[in-house]
Amino acid sequence: MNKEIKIGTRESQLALWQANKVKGLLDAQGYNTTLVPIKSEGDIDLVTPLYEIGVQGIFTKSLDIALLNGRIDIAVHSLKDVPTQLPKNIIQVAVLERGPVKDLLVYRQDTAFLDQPAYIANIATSSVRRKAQWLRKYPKHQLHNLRGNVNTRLQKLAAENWDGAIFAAAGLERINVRPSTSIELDWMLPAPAQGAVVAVCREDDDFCRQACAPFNDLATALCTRVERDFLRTLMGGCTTPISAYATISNDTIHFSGELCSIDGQQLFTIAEQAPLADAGLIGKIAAEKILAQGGDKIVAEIRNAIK
Ligand SMILES: NCc1[nH]cc(CCC(=O)O)c1CC(=O)O
Repeated sequence: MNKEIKIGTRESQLALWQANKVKGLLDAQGYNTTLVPIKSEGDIDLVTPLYEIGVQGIFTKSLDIALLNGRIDIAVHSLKDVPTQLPKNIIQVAVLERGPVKDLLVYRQDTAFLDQPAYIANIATSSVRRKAQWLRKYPKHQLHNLRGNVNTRLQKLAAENWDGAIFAAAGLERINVRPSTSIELDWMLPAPAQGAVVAVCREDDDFCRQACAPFNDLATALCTRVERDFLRTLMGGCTTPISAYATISNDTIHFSGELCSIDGQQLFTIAEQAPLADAGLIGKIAAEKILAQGGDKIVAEIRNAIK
């Protein structure tokens, strides 16, 4: 038990919270752990929207490299930031029990503008998914880019004259910075795997695989796998207007998925359910149905737009 496990993490407050959560779970089993904060390229350029940077896995790349060259033994990520295809020799070892899943609108004054069709609100988000979903519901609104970690985004929102900005509830609530001026966007289907934290390690590292196995939450692992199968089958990217959410009740998996054009004009939705025993395929099946119904044309448009 004395061998040290080095846990790599990005340096943002949210990333540190998530890595400390994994550290606590390992420490509780008697393992000897240390946190190793590592700069991520996704955190260095805070201006360019991610879809323009065009690199897959910009938040995970530096940690992948540190893992493969042995500087760290485990990397902790928000699962929604992890490309659907992991690098060779890196495997997912544990998904923690899911936290809050939904997106929130943090607003400046109040939300009355949401009910005033003629008002052209200014809303900030750099996520292509959130932009597309927002424009679908509020086609007249003006969208603005807002990059950075949760804390810097909140600061920018306070400094600008926007009506609101969109955040993942998980990001704000975990580090206790959710403002009272916020509402849950119950109509907005979240990103695949939103609200889930994952630990990855080297495939041949039996010590870490054994250490992490006890805190792999089977329900979260299954639901996020289905959501990511849907994403992978449609697109394979991480900055796309694709939403997916799966839940389990009464031994049944319930899946909802969406593919939206970037301008919000076209939307494909799908809902599937299956007995848990057959859950393995439903993300892929749902995606194939959307592609067959004409979603393939939107996928081609998106690929061109974000290249
Ligand atoms: N894209 C950045 C990112 N990656 C994970 C989270 C929050 C945690 C989560 O959604 O699981 C956030 C912030 C956000 O989307 O507002």
